[in-house]
Amino acid sequence: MDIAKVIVDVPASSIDQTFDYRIPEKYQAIIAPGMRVIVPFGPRKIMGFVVSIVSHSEFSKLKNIEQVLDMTPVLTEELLELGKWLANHTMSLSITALQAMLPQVLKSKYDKEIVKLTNEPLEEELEMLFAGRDVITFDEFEQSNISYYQLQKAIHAGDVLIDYIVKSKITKKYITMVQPVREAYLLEEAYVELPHQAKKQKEMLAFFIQHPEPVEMKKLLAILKTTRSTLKALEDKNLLKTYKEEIYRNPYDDESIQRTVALPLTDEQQDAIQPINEAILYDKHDVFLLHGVTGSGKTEVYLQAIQQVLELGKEAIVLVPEISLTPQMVNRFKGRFGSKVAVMHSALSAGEKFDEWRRIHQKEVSVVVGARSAVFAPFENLGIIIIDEEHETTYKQEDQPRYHARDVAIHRGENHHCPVILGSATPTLESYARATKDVYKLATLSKRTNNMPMPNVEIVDMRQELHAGNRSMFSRTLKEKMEDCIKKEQQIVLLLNRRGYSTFVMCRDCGHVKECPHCDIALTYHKNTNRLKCHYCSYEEMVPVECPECNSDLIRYFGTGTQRVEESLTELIPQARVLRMDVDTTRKKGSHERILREFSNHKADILLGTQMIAKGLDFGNVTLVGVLTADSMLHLPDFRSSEKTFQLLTQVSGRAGRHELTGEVIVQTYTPEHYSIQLASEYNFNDFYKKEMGMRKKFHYPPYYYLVLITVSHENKVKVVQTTQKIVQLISNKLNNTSMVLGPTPSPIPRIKDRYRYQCMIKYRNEPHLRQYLHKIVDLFSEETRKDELFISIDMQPYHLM
Ligand SMILES: Nc1ncnc2c1ncn2[C@@H]1O[C@H](COP(=O)(O)OP(=O)(O)OP(=O)(O)O)[C@@H](O)[C@H]1O
Ligand SMILES: [Zn+2]
Ligand SMILES: [Zn+2]
Repeated sequence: MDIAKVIVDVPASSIDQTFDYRIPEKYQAIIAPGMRVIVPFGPRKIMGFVVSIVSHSEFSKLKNIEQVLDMTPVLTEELLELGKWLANHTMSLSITALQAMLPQVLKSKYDKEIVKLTNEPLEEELEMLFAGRDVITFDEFEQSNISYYQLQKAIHAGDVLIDYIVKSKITKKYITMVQPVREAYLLEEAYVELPHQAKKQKEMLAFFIQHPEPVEMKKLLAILKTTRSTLKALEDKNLLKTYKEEIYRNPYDDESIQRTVALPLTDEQQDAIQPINEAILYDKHDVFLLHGVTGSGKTEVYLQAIQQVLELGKEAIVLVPEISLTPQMVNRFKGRFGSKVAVMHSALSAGEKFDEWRRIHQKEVSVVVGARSAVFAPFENLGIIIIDEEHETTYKQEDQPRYHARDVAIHRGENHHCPVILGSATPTLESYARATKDVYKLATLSKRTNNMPMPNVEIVDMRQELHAGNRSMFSRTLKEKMEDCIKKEQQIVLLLNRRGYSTFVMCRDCGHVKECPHCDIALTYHKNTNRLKCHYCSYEEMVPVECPECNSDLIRYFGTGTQRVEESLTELIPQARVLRMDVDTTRKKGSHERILREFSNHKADILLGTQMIAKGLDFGNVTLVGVLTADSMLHLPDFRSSEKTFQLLTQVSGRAGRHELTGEVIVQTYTPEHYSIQLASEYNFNDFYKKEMGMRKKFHYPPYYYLVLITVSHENKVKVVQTTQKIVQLISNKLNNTSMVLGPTPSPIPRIKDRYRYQCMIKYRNEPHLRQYLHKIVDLFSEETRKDELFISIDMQPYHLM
C-alpha cells in the first residue's frame, strides 16, 4: 500500500481525475485519505488531497509525494465522497469542491508550528528537539531525524498540537494552569512543616487544600496577591504543578450568556416536533418542511430537536442566513447548549474561523450554528441538519462550486440517516411543492406563540399621494403613524427595499445617464466622496459638473439610497432619532451588533435599513413597520421577483408586535393591485402559492422545470456570440423534445470589465444525462478556455439571473 491517489490543485476541466504518486517510506505509517500533500506536477510543486491509498498503479514511472501537510486528515471519508458528488452535481472541479469544505487557513500557505501542551517530558527525541521551549516551528521538526509516526503519536496522545501561524488580534492562545500533585492530607502536612516566614507559600497551599481543582495561574496569583516565585517554590517542592491549556479565540463570551431551559411546547409545536423526534430516534432520513408564521416558535422546535440529538450522543448543524447570524440568534443556541456550540460566521477572522472549525474537527463541540458553508462541518455522527429561513437565496453559492446548501444538507442527511428540517414563514415554491407531494413532510405552525394576531397591514398607493401633491417619499399616513409612535415612546422599523435601486446621475435636459466605461451599467453616486463608482469593476470618477452629451448643467442624482432617506426623514420628523443600517454603516466588524444593541436599548426611535433588517429581529417595543417601496424589485428580470417581494413583505411585517404590544404595518407602493403585495398584506401564503404556481407553470419555470444558465464571456463580442450559438446548437441536438434551449441572448448586464457576456438558458423536466452532455461540450472548448481566456460558466439551478 504505497501508492496514493491524489486530486491535484490544477484548474483543468476533467473531473474526478486522480493522479498516482508513490508514498516515500517516511510517510507510509502516517498517511491517510483526507490529508493534504504537496506533489510535483510538471515543473511545479502543487497541493493535492489524498483520496485513497492503493497497492497497485497502472502507471510504471511514478513520482514521489514531496510532503505531507497534515498529521490528521482534514477531510473525513464522508466529506471526500461528498466532494465527488458536489463536483458532479455543480459541474465544478473536484479540487474546488474539496477546498470549499475547508476553512481559509487550510487553503492558503501558512507556516506551521508545533506546540507542546504537557509539562511532562515528551518521548526522548521530541523532548530534545523542543529543548525546553514550548513552541517550535514545523521546519525544525522536518529537519530533524524524528519520524512522522512519532509526531503523529504525540498528537494523538494530546501532548503536542500543530498550529498555523495566523495573524490574529488575540495573540494569547495558551494559558498556564496550576494544580496540586499531592493529596490534600499531604498538602496539609507540608503546610505545617513550612516555616513561619513562608507566609505566601502557606496561603497558596491553604488555597489548594480548600480547592483541589486546577486553576488558571493568572487568577491564582491575583487572588492571593503574590508572584510567580511563590508558585515556583511549591513546584520545586513537588507539591504543585503547572501545565498549559489551549484557549480558543472565542469571540463570544460564553459565560455571560444567560442559560435557558426548554419551554413547554404549544400543541402545534408538539405536533410538529413529534415526527422529527421519531426520525431522530430511529435514524431515519426525512426532509421536514416547517412552515411557521413569524413568531410561531420555530426556533424552540429546533432547540428541542437538537436537545434530543445531543442526548443520543449525536451532532447537529444549524444553518442561518449570514445576516441573521446576530448575537441575538447565536445566544439562543449558546443559551441552551453553552460551550457545546461552535459558530461559523464570515465576520470572524481567519484564525477565529479556524479555531471554530478545529473545535468541530476535534469533537469538542456537538452543535454548529453558521452560514452556508457550515453545512460542511466535519461531524461524523450527525443527528440533524436544520436550515432556518430556507427560502433565503444566500444559501446558493454564487461562485464555484455553485452549490445550494439545501441540496448538500439533504445529501448529508441521506449519508447519516438523519432528518433535515427546512424552516420558514415563507417557504420557496420548490420546497412547498415537494411538501404537497409528500416528498417532504409538512409541519405547520399557524399561530404566534403569544396568541397575538399578526399585525394589520395597510397598503398605501403612492400614485395617489403624488396626485394629492405629496412629493416626498413618505406618505401622509406613514408620517402621522411615525409621529404618533414616537410620542408613545414605541419604536419603528423602516425598510427601504433597495434591490433594483441605485443612485445614479442623470441629465435632466437630455436624459443622459452616466455609465461605466468598462461595464454596461450605470455608475452609482457616492455622496460622501462626491464620486461615481461602478459596483462591478470598482472604476470611479468625479461627478461631472456638466452633461458630457449636451453640456447642460442640470445634472442631478436620482434614486433612493438609505442615506438620502435618512436625510429626508430627519427633515420631516426632526425629533426622530434614526439609526441607519445598510452595507455602508455595517462594514466595520461589530458595527452590525452595535446598531442593534443601541436600538434595543431605545437609543433611537427608528431603525432604517435595507433587506438586512427584515430578518429575525425580535424587539418587543417595535409597533410600527414601514415599507417605503414595496414594488422596487417587482420589475427586475427575474422570474422569482414576485416570490421575493412576497417573502420580504411577510418577513418585515413579522418584526412588529412580537410581544405584548400590537403592531401595524404600512406598505407604500406604486402597484397596490399586484398579487404579491395584496396577498402578503393578508398573510395569505396558500393563495400566493397557488397563484404563483400558475404563473410558473405557464412560463415554464421552477418548480415545473429545472433550469441551467450558461454564460459565455470574452473580450471579443463576435467570439462570444458565436460560441454561445454553437453551445445552443450542440445542446439542442442532445435534449429530448420536452426540453427547451433559449438564446443566445445578451446577459442582463451585457458587459463587465470589458468582457462581453452572452447567455443561454436550458429548461428541462427530465434529462438524466444532461450533466454528461454539458461536460462534453465544455471539454470541446477547453483549449480556448485555457489559452484564449474564453470563459464558460454553468450554473445548475441558478438564483442569480444577472
Ligand atoms: N412553547 C413556547 N411557549 C412560550 N413561548 C415560546 C414558546 N416557543 C417559543 N416561544 C417564544 O416565542 C417567541 C417567538 O419564537 P421564535 O422566535 O422561535 O419564532 P420563529 O418562528 O423562529 O420566528 P421568526 O420566523 O419570526 O424568527 C420567542 O420569544 C420565543 O421565546
Ligand atoms: Zn444632457
Ligand atoms: Zn465597471
